Amino acid sequence: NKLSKMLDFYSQFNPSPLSIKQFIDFGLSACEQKSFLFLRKELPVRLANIMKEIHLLPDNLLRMPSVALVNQWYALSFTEILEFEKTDGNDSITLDKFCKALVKIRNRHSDVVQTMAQGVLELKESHDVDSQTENSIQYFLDRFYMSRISIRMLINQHTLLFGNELTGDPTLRHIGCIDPQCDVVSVVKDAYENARFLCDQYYLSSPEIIINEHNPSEQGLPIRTVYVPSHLYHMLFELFKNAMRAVVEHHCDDDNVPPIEVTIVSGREDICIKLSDRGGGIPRSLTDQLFKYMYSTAPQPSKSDAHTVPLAGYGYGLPISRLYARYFHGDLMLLSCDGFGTDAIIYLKALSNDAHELLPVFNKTSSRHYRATIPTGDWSSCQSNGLNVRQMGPY
Ligand SMILES: N#Cc1c[nH]c2ncccc12
Repeated sequence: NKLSKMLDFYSQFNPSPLSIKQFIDFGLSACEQKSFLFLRKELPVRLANIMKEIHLLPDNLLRMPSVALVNQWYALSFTEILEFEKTDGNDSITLDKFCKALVKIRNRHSDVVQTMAQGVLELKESHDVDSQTENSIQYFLDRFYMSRISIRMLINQHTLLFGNELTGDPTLRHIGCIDPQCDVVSVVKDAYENARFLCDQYYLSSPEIIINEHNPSEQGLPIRTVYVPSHLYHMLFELFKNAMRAVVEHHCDDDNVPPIEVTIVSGREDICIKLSDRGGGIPRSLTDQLFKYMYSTAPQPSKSDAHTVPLAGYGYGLPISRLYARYFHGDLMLLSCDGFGTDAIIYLKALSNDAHELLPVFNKTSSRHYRATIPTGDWSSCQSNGLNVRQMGPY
């Protein structure tokens, strides 16, 4: 039908990654029509690329009611943007209608993360999930949520720059949702204070914070970078919640708990934000699980016992925080010492023209990930064939 023809057409194009510098330069020149002409092509390209991938999902997931609902949202949003295909955006009526359409789409998709998690839960509760299916789901959701982060970034930039939304930036320094002089320590303090408030409410105790900055190129000056403060806040808030839960639960019978030490370093290529806690750490085997969507999907606590919602644990906070870090070619890693504590590190690109969007591309390579190909082991391990095979030898 017409929709699948349009999907085939637009999914042929690769999404065009923008660097933070391009977002800034574009925002400073701020021409609404140019933005309209770019988005009316780029948004359908990004939507079509990920929609084609949704259709490659294992059938038993695709049939889950929640996944079918998300699919309908994407199809509807895709067709709504295509209505602007023939207009050239040189009149304010069209531009205004485009902004309103973007806001409508953004609102329609506001619950996609929870709805997909519900779909994974429906699958877990109705089928046995083999490791191939779990790997396909992990691969898909990382790409699906990264695509969603990128589409919402484009929509937010256009509606903040040209829509009549209150920018909410008192200094008018922000370019859309980007702060060209984002003070890293101030975002760290915001995230800490809010996580601490929740921790105090739940545990009646919370760790102090010690912050050290190392800014070799600008001795003594606060470390600033061009970044999206809301993305940085999202990552830090998640890490502080998990660190505080670990510290308080590990020292449950101590009066005062050890502080969380935050080290911020501005290097030539990377800006690092390290949160070191003495929360007892986690074994290496479990660290990977924290980034697994299937593992972190558990029945949501019912609304009635909402006060017992754990500070961390359920939900996709960690895997999605890592996607925010990777979105502009940074990363987020957990390095734990089982029995002592955990270092959680956020890496950001120091230079804005190195910070390009990292976008999933739908092609033969990505499609191959969904075909059942259980990789044959090429490293010996004692579990592989049950026999007492020799561990990986020197030869
Ligand atoms: N994110 C994060 C964490 C930071 N510290 C932690 N300790 C135990 C388990 C998870 C974490």
